Amino acid sequence: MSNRWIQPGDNVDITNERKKCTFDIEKMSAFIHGGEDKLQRRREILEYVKSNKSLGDPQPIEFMTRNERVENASRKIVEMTNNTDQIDGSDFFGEGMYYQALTMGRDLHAMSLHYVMFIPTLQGQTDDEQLDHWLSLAIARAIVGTYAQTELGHGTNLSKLETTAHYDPKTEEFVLNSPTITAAKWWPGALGKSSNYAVVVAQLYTQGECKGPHPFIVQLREMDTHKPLKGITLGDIGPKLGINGSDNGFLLFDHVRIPRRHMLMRYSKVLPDGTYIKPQHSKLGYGTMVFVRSIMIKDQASQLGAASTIAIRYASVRRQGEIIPNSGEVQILDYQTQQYRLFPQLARAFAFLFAAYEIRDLYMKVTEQLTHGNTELLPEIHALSSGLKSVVSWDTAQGIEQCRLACGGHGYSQASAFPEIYGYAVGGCTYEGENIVMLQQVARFLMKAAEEVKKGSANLAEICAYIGRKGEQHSRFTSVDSYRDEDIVSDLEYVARQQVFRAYEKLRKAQQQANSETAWNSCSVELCKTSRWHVRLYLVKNFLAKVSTAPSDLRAVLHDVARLYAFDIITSSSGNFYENGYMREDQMNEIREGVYKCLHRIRPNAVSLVDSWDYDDRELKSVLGRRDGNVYPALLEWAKQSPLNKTEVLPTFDKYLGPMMREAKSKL
Ligand SMILES: CCCCCCCC/C=C\CCCCCCCC(=O)SCCNC(=O)CCNC(=O)[C@H](O)C(C)(C)COP(=O)(O)OP(=O)(O)OC[C@H]1O[C@@H](n2cnc3c(N)ncnc32)[C@H](O)[C@@H]1OP(=O)(O)O
Ligand SMILES: Cc1cc2nc3c(=O)[nH]c(=O)nc-3n(C[C@H](O)[C@H](O)[C@H](O)COP(=O)(O)OP(=O)(O)OC[C@H]3O[C@@H](n4cnc5c(N)ncnc54)[C@H](O)[C@@H]3O)c2cc1C
Repeated sequence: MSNRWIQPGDNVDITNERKKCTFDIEKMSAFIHGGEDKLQRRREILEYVKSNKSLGDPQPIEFMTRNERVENASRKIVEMTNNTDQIDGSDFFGEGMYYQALTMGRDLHAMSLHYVMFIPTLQGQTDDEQLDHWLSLAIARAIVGTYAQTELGHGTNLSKLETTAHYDPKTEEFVLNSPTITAAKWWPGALGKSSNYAVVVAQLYTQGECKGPHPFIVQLREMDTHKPLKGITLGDIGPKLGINGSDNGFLLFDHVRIPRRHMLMRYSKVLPDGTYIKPQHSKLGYGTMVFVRSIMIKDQASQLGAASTIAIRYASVRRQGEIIPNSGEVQILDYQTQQYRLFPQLARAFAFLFAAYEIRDLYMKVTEQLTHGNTELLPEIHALSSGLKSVVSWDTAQGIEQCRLACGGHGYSQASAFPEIYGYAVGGCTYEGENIVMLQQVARFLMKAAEEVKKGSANLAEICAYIGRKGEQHSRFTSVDSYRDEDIVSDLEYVARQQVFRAYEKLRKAQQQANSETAWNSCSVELCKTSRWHVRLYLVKNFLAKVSTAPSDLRAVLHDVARLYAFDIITSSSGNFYENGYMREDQMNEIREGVYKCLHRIRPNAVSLVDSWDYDDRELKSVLGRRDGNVYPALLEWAKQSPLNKTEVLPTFDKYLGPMMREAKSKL
């Protein structure tokens, strides 16, 4: 079979790995990316990005100062968006995200919030007239916007945001104000220096009543000079763990007046006389967050996929130690411990990517329904996107760290790209709703389902139908080879269901002794566990189902990966499966053996599996993960670019170390 990943001059070990591959990599890439046409488009976009030198970095960004990074990112995003005709703009999830990943890397930039939240908010929250006015300006890039919701004092608890928007019917204006320091908007991406507009979420007051947080479009800076408008104080919040090409910012209002029609009025309205018209569903104003939570799943999967690619390729070229004495040093990928560390991360990346496709489809369905005023699926997508966001971002962050550690010392160098990947991805545990908080949103949904079941209703959404099923009392399989997909699912369902009712009963008891919020808090650890099991079950079910739709010659290898994902979950929480004698020790031992079998079977295809994700070096930006495996000369080249190496002797030498040594020597 021809293999486009093999080229002359490549490292011998990585080439041998590729020669061992037992499946058609191109076919696998097409399956992973949603079809041959999608794969073809990726290649065309890559070709374009490589051919346009202005989309590149003059030096690795790791060697740049923060100011240089911000400037470099701004330059590239303008060039990138000057050339959006290179992509199908309607395919944000596929072409848009790929084009931006190739060009911008993992640093974010002056327009990330413009595309990820500002434009989607205009699309989702404006009425037709407002949409006509604002969307064309935003798409043409005549204005650059961000999404300013979080404040210094509150990010999670939106009901306590302090920025106010008081309606004044005399002038038909809203007055925006930050009454306290903690009301300062804090965190919005590209707010500090780049954006001149923002969607600002503020507490709406009209006719003397507070109507809760609502979105407003607000001009922040003068169009020509880019200076802050009167009454507006804003700036950058300083360096962060990651995304330092982005100027996350702060913003304070001092009685700033905006026209009534700057309130986004698709769902809620304020009439000229101040009459408030409430939305059909109270959480429709939160729609942009649901959108971002949905696209985040794919983004996180790509980060974990990239980390796995880097670590697995590197483990195939790194030789250290011997398994059999005097028979030569082995590739570190041959150590079972290394496989146990890395392959589950790759399996997770697959599971998350396949879930991302599902949530994308569900999001599109919900959006379509909303255009007809149907809010039926809103609770379901809220629960699923919140749950996936939490489990996926957590596992991704842990997975990236495992990959980094598995590369030994070189994993600690920024040449590996792990610090960038981790710094970027781990933000996802916090933004768009802190993970623990979002898990509790899922738990509310699950507790309602449990209540339905207790009341004898069979009317559950498909996603939580397992809660109402009776299920088996014992796991049935005898050997791991006869452990069928449906057995795996039903065993996970058992544990997820047990956990739902454990939390439900605990909550019910607590509610008899305390008010409902205190009771909830006293059960919240169990409630979060419930949500996690629900999401893991969803991920496993979805992964296995997806594999069954793969071309037949890919199924065996993908099935090993999917089983590894499931077995890893089961064996790392074995206690849950022993409860009530549901699973026996010999069965758990079989699954444990199943893990080792999967590792062994995946081993010869490991490099080809990560190649199938189709990351170009341009996207990975990692010396350790290079396609050609020629890591050592590349590391030396990378180090030579360090700004410290511009001169043989640093000027500071003559200031500090030089005099110290000279003085010490003179005294000897
Ligand atoms: C070309 C470029 C391409 C680029 C592509 C790259 C891709 C890159 C991807 C990514 C880069 C991203 C870069 C960073 C972006 C970061 C941005 C931000 O972070 S913006 C701030 C986010 N802030 C939060 O998320 C706050 C979290 N808090 C909340 O959402 C709420 O406060 C919450 C859910 C915790 C509670 O809501 P309540 O305060 O209104 O509480 P109550 O009034 O009690 O309502 C609860 C009821 O409402 C439902 N609910 C809540 N939210 C809902 C929703 N969204 N939809 C439906 N129902 C909802 C609940 O299920 C519950 O329902 P029941 O009572 O149980 O029936
Ligand atoms: C990289 C990055 C980019 C961001 N970009 C934007 C942006 O563009 N626009 C914007 O508006 N915001 C943005 N944010 C802000 C982000 O959305 C908030 O930080 C996030 O919603 C969490 O809110 P918080 O910071 O108030 O955390 P807190 O709510 O203060 O969380 C602190 C701790 O308290 C716990 N906690 C809080 N409430 C509860 C509860 N009810 N029950 C149990 N535990 C609880 C949390 O679990 C957590 O452990 C960004 C943040 C980051 C890190």
